[in-house]
Amino acid sequence: MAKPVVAPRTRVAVLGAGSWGTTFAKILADGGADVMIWARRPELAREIQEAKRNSDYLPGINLPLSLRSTARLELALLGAEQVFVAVPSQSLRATLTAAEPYLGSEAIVVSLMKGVEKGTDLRMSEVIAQTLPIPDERIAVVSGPNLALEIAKQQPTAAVVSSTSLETAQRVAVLSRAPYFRTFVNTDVIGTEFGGVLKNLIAVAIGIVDGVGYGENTKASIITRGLAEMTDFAVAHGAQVETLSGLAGLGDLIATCQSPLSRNNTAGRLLGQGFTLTDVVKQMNQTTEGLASVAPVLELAKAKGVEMPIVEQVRQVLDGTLKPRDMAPHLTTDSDEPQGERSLDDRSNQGGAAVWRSIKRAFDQLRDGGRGSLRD
Ligand SMILES: NC(=O)C1=CN([C@@H]2O[C@H](COP(=O)(O)OP(=O)(O)OC[C@H]3O[C@@H](n4cnc5c(N)ncnc54)[C@H](OP(=O)(O)O)[C@@H]3O)[C@@H](O)[C@H]2O)C=CC1
Ligand SMILES: O=C(CO)COP(=O)(O)O
Repeated sequence: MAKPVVAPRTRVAVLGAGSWGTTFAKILADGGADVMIWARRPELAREIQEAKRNSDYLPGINLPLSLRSTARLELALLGAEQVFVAVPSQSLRATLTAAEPYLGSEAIVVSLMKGVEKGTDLRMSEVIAQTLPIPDERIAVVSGPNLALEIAKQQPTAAVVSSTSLETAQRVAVLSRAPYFRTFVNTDVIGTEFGGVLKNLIAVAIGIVDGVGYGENTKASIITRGLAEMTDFAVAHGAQVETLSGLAGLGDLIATCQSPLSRNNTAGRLLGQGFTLTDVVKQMNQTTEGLASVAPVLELAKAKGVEMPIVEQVRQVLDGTLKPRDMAPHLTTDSDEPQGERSLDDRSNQGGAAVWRSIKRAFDQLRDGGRGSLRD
């Protein structure tokens, strides 16, 4: 009798064996992919390969038996159809430059990162496009309310996979699924990436007021005004407004602002308790993207004439020019006139107009028969 044909598992690589890279490798392996994770330190690669543990970043978590690890980039990338990258944003360019010679000619490259490159102000997908000889259609990003340790414990959550090519987003989304991890797709790469970058900055602000001892009113005001700030910024850069109210915007904002697991939130809390930025950086032994993103985000905001009073206050606290207890959601304004809260009637502001356009588009889509179920 002929043996049943077993479909070969898709080979994928994950570059970066910190908390998110390792957790994402687990998602991919639990979803059935053949995963090789690259750790830059051979001793960590050995621990993952042999003990199926990553005690530095995910203590107490058992990794899938099928997950393999190496400290050699060429082995990690050999035959990989999809390459997921989870290193600190400021080291992406160097990591990709080292990886390029071993990258398959048809490979899809996926950013799992939530930062902006200092100096160039580029998003991670833009750094990928600039560094590697691959078309935009083979670049994707993943973002959402995804605190690594919760997911490593298999607590259910969801994320968005975004690419300018819907087909690429779907290919990545299908592979990046596990019983506890649901993926949706969209083609709004700008909104999906900026959602992840900007919520980090609002989470630092929340941490600061938490550290000062302010309560829930202050935090709710900052979260709400922060979402308006995020939306204005992202829309001014070409994002779709609905992306910011989806998993990669509001969803991630809620998770990061509420959780003590968030490094950005934790760094803010230390600042609010009176530690200097230098002390905080010394204490944080994991990647805290928000601290590096403040300057590039404010530069990008200025270029588009977008006001970001909360992010500006975060910058001042980091610089030591604003006392944490003076950080507030009142949004300093030169005018003594009370400002209108953004609303659909306030068409003069970009967020309001964008919300209005989005609602109209939603009605148009309903009339046209709705959207695909995979869409965020
Ligand atoms: N943790 C989370 O919950 C989530 C994180 N993210 C994003 O994922 C990205 C990575 O974060 P995360 O995994 O948490 O960070 P971690 O600090 O946990 O891990 C960073 C990883 O990158 C490696 N690394 C550090 N510096 C360099 C360098 N210069 N060159 C190459 N590799 C380097 C580290 O290696 P070594 O151990 O040798 O130092 C480690 O493997 C960030 O952009 C973050 O915003 C997104 C969603 C969730
Ligand atoms: O992006 C995250 C959750 O979605 C992780 O947030 P932190 O980087 O603040 O830990």
